[in-house]
Amino acid sequence: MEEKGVGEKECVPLFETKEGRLRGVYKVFSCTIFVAISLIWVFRVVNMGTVTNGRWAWIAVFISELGFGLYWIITQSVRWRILYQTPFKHRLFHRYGEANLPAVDIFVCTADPMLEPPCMVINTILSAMAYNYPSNKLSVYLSDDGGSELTFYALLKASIFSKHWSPFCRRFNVEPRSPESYFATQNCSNSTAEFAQAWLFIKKLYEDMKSEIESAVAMGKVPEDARNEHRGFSQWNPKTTKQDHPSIVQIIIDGRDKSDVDGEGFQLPTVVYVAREKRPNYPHHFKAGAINTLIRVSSEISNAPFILNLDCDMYSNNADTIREILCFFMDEKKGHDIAYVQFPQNYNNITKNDHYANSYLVINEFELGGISGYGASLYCGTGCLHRRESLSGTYLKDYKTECDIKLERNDNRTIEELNEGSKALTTCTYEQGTQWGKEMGLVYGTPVEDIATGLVISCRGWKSIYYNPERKAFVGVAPTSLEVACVQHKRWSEGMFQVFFSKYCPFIYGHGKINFGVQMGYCNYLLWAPMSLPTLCYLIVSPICLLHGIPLFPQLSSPWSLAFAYAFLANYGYSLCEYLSCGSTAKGWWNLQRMKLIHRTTSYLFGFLDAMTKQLGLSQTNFSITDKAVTDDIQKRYEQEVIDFGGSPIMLTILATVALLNLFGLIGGIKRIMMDLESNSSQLIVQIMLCSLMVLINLPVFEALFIRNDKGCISSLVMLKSIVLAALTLYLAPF
Ligand SMILES: O=c1ccn([C@@H]2O[C@H](COP(=O)(O)OP(=O)(O)O[C@H]3O[C@H](CO)[C@@H](O)[C@H](O)[C@H]3O)[C@@H](O)[C@H]2O)c(=O)[nH]1
Ligand SMILES: [Mn+2]
Repeated sequence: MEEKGVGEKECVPLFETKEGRLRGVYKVFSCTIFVAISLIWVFRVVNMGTVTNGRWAWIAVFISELGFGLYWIITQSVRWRILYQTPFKHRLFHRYGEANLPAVDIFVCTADPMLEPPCMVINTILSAMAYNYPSNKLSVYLSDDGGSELTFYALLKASIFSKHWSPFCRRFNVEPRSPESYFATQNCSNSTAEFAQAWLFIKKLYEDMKSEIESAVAMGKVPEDARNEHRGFSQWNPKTTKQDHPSIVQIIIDGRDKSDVDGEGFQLPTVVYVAREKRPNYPHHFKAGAINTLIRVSSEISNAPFILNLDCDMYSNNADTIREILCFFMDEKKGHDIAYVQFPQNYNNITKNDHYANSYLVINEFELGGISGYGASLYCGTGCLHRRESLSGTYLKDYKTECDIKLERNDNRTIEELNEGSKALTTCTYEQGTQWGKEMGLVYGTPVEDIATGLVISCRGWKSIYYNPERKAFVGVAPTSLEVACVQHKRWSEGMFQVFFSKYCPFIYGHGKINFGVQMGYCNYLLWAPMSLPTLCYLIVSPICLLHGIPLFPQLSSPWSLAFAYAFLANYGYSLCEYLSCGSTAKGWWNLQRMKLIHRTTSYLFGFLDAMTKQLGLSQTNFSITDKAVTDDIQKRYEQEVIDFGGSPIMLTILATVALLNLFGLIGGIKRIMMDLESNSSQLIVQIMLCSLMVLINLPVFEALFIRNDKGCISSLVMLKSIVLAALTLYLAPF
């Protein structure tokens, strides 16, 4: 794969793009499903007039089916042309050599030392510092929205540890380079004495550092001696709180400083701690605000032409990733118009059957690659490398490649001067009256800043790439309880629906600027929230009608039932195959269907309602941070794949009520059929099947209601409320 000839050098591409197979077959297949869906709509309209009993239920179900069908159409574009990328990192190295590679700034964001333990944050930082890339070209910036001296303390400790860690990684070429996950997965048995000795030494260093940091976090304060040792702590005073403090910018390692070297005399990457100013009366725009601040601070300090963006839990799992990504940008033919390269989000704590459906297998393996079939990729907030220029509002047509590589760091000023110069860029008032958050940097106004920003960049003419390598590039922490998962999905669904309603609606904002397939691809996600309504409607109306003996579906002997059966079986059958082809289990797929239902009936419903109140100006955007710290009790249930039903009682009540409705409806329906109360009871078979499926998929809910009595079960108060609610709904329904 490596080439040496000079003539060859210029024409051999640095990456290759392949198309997914069998897409033609899929197109035909999806057309057949479309026919079935249309027939269902026709059935509803044609029979509308003949329905006497339960006309409203019929209309409600029809509207839901319209919703499902239209949404299904929107989800199709991402399956029509899927692209797979292969970068050739050796070619990059041969072509450019170490000296001519561009500099890269790495941004890591954290926001709360309790929800995001400092030890986790520094593991991400350490893995970023140890990239297999010339370290004088790397700068790592930590944005601490928690404004916490504990995080600062941890970063100081990590900067000292990195002097041993980086050389260890380089010398023995170890992976992954986050010490925590390295020591958790690799040991030193069966290796040379030299390695074993180094391993034991570095492990001890790491454990010592970790326990120092953890005990500081447990006490909630930095040890006195550490505080006296480093001047940096003087920036905190007893009045400093997360919401109210001045700017703090501190260069902890200055990459220019020849005395800041690792244990083997190599220069270390620059490391900078940034806590932007926070004042109660100034909006800080959450993560988008944090990243925009880092864009400015880094332009003052290192000004690298490329920016890698990581959440604090997303450590690097492959030391060669930067080299791989640069293959896309540095390719002479196709690289100049790429704005960013996005990696999938992967997690290292997924259980075998993924009971919270955290792994997004199908999205990662098919859908995101499918959007890139139209030349664009979603920006997912983490695991993404941007061209700096594309983040500053530049349109592709105005962009000159030369300015990129020329971006040089400001080398003359002292650390103090740089610190002070940067501070001025991180004040609350700096952005007032500027284009930051609108034309420049990440877009404000939504908790899914990433999605909106990616869309805006694509609409400025830039291309973007989705790259899903075999070896996971970034790995983070997935939610380990239902509550955390639901909080996260609520934020996503609400934020994305807000984008749909804002001026950034892909169909309007993107019209004429990006391919229609991309617009549909975006809406696949932006419409998560409203999809809660048809789902709820179906789940509520069908059992009520069953109980009252009102048929909603054609008789099994009627040809119309074929349309329903085909749409259902083809859709779910395909979805199962897609899921299995990603290498997971059938039970995992079943769990995914359950989580989809749970999200649609709770998280997305609340997301929808909150997006609406925001639209009406009744409330403001919020960002609830995903809790990444886990207690032992929760961790134990998580590992056993037992769902932890903690969380908001309203949410649990809805969840339990919907499950019970279907159970009661099913019992009532079966009774009806057995007693053959009506001549039409055979028309109820489809509803019986639907309710049975719902009861089956909700088995864990019933278990948590009636059988379990651990901390993660559903409380008896919620149980009572939902029984009463379900019974009332069933008997008082106006059908
Ligand atoms: O005011 C804030 C809030 C959050 N963060 C950081 O943003 C990151 C993402 O937050 P997290 O709570 O982990 O949210 P997730 O739902 O896991 O994040 C996904 O979804 C977000 C959009 O909702 C994207 O910003 C993230 O990149 C993406 O990983 C974390 O590193 C936080 O520290 C801040 O810096 N400031
Ligand atoms: Mn996260």
